[in-house]
Amino acid sequence: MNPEERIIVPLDVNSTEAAIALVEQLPQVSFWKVGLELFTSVGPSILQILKDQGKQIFLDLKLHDIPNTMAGACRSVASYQVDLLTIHATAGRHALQASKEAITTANSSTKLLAITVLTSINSRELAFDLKIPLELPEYALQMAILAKESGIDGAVCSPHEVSQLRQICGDDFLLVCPGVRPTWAESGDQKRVMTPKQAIQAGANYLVIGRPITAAENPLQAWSKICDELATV
Ligand SMILES: O=c1ccn([C@@H]2O[C@H](COP(=O)(O)O)[C@@H](O)[C@H]2O)c(=O)[nH]1
Repeated sequence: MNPEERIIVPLDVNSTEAAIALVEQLPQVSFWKVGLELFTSVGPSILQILKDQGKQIFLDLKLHDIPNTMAGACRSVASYQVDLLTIHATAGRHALQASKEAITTANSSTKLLAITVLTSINSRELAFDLKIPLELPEYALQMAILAKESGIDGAVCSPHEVSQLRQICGDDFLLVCPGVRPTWAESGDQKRVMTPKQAIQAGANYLVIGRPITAAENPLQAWSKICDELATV
């Protein structure tokens, strides 16, 4: 895989027009993420638009509900034929298994990724606000193991945890990292960040990089700069 194919760019905008404008500004980007903002604004029509342009799609809906509801949502998403779909590992083993079964029964090639710990959460928040008694890296690992045992294809984690998850979950387990920031970019609300090069070296299959590219004065230049960095890995 070429280094640039490892970059997934989120379309964190609230209209089809704004999404298309970004796609047109970055013609070399082959993998786009549709998340909650865009999907709740314009619905599934954006997926067909991206598919018609031959783009790969990461549908980041972060589903989190009881098993029956998760299975129903996964059956609906199966018809969109997206490449990746997120669900929360904390929905629990039965919900993860029901989601996988729904995708498999629908003969869909969509791969499921489990969110381990959001990259906007730090150790302090995990312990004091969310009352999780494990250290953050251990908790992220346990969520990934639960996902793997439940038949899920991979996990979303921060670059901080990716090397341990790769080691324990193996090479076939997809690891996708948001929380990626080149040295020249602001972290914003991301708390557990590393550079693109560090994240790939640590074992990520894909990087989700948004604002450093999409909020840059020149998004194409920012994307190219990140590709140059990845070419040195
Ligand atoms: O733990 C997670 C899971 C998903 N995301 C999503 O990734 C992008 C990151 O965008 P940036 O602009 O690079 O911060 C965004 O769409 C999130 O919804 C995440 O950041 N962390």
